Amino acid sequence: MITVRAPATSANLGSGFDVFGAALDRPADVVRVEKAHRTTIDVTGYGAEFIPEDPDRNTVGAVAEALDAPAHIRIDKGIRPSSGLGSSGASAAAAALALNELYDRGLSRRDLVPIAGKGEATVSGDVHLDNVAPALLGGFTVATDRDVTVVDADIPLVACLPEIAVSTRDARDVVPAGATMEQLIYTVGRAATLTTGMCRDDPRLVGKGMHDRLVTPARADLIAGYDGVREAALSAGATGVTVSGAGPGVLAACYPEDRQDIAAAMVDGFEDAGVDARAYQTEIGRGATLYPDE
Ligand SMILES: Nc1ncnc2c1ncn2[C@@H]1O[C@H](COP(=O)(O)OP(=O)(O)OP(=O)(O)O)[C@@H](O)[C@H]1O
Ligand SMILES: N[C@@H](CCO)C(=O)O
Repeated sequence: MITVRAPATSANLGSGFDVFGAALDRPADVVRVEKAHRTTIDVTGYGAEFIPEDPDRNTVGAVAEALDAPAHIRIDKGIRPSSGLGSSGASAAAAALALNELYDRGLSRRDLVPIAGKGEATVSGDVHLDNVAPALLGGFTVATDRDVTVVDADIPLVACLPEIAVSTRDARDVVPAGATMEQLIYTVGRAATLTTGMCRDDPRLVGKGMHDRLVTPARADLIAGYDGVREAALSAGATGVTVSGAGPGVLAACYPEDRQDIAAAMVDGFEDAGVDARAYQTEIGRGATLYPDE
């Protein structure tokens, strides 16, 4: 049996829609695989009741098919589905790494990124690699149509998850169809600032570069209490706040000494809007971990 732990991830980081992603130190999914004649899936853990076990509808099914690697796949969810924390992508990334090892396919982690992306496409409607790339490779990732660049950044983060669900498919429907030149210039400036901050391990630049006027405002409307939570996090010292992935998770960048206060302020902010929430005090972390022959 092969076991893989794949981390939660936060996609977009505001200014990098469908391109930027970051691996979070926690939470994570754990996937175990054993060879079988046909693929079967068992799901347990956080939000398991909302996840289909049919291989045609679970992200790991498409991965097993793409690798021609039928298996009994057990998924222990640590990442709630429809969270904006890369729940569906974490399972897909873990399955890709585990099945590659189980069947000795010899593919590199980079080779596995588009294969895990096929799993993501089954639930979100189209391929985007900004969750599966950091889940496999770790760090801060820039995924383009050509390749993936990785920066092993050291940035403290808070990911706050409210008890509401937003599906990626629905959140993609509210993304504006186009942008003005002024909006493009603004976005490029912020994205470049964020990337510079990641390369310098500078939470101030990262936070500044998270601001986005294009996709995030449309999605914020789907998250009850978002504006209050954002203000509360900034008042508690966050250097930047944005919607995590497609939401409803909210991500804050910060200095380590402010992380605890920011986590409490974000949970309180959701509570003020009548929404229960939990906060993960985390940081940019490593990619999926393989535990062979357990
Ligand atoms: N292995 C899986 N893990 C989690 N969700 C899955 C899985 N397989 C299928 N799904 C389905 O995918 C949907 C959740 O994926 P979605 O992309 O909406 O959320 P997310 O991965 O938490 O968010 P984001 O990609 O914005 O970070 C749910 O409908 C869920 O049932
Ligand atoms: N880039 C994707 C990530 C969510 O899976 C989106 O925001 O729709």
